Amino acid sequence: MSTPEPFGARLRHAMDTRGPLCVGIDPHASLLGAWGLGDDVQGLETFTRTVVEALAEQVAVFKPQSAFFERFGSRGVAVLERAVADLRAAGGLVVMDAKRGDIGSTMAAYAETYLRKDAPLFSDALTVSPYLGYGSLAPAVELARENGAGLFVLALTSNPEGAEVQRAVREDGRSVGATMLAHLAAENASAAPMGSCGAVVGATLGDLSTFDLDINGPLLAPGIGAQGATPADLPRVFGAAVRDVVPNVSRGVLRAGPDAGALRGAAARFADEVRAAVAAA
Ligand SMILES: O=c1ccn([C@@H]2O[C@H](COP(=O)(O)O)[C@@H](O)[C@H]2O)c(=O)[nH]1
Repeated sequence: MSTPEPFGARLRHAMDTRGPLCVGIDPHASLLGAWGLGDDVQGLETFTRTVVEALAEQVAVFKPQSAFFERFGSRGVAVLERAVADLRAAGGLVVMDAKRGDIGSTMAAYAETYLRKDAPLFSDALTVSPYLGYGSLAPAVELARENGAGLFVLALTSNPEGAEVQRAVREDGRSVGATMLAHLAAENASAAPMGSCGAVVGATLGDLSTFDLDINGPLLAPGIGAQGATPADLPRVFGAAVRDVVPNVSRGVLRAGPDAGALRGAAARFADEVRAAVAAA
């Protein structure tokens, strides 16, 4: 059996060839309404198919937000399964935003759900929460590695409430968020062109120069668009690590729909702005 190409290498290639953007697929009820769709499974299906058909061949990375599919039960999850398969078939990388985290034995089942090669929801990467202890993520780290998939571990999230946990200072003087970044740097040591264990670090957080963001892995950066950050903020927030940033925009792109050309235009404009900001850094 051949060894699968690691997620970190596939991600670097996708961003080099398709551009530096992750588009989030977040079918909010308000967006379904704005697109003239019902807040029901049919509306969810049409919304998702429109985004996939418009962007699957243009954008490097997609981040479906599982919650917006799960709220419709098994029929919503079926829409998600189909979207994942279609996006991947068109060459897009899928980061499943499900933020899973539990004790190790249960984490192993979450890992099976998203990171086992033949699972219906197999994704190129999964967002995970380390707040039951970084070590509890071990089954996911292991299965991701085995199948050429990646993880994005919540380190410094884009929401203001995250600080009370992530900036809390441990007995060794290091913050919890910095500790997660250090775990990821160890995980990715010696990987080339970069490791497959990424961090979620919000683009909304201002200057992060007190954190060591050099984890030799990708930094998934939500917060651009609806949450107020802009591509121009990226160099100030991420410093030298800006080249490893995967900026996510969800509502900022999706609000341009349902017209496919307008969706493509919005994604292309964000990608151009990110490129310009990174080049100037
Ligand atoms: O720290 C985090 C982690 C995840 N998210 C998710 O990203 C998108 C952001 O959507 P926008 O519409 O671009 O604001 C959404 O799915 C969040 O759950 C985040 O925002 N911050």
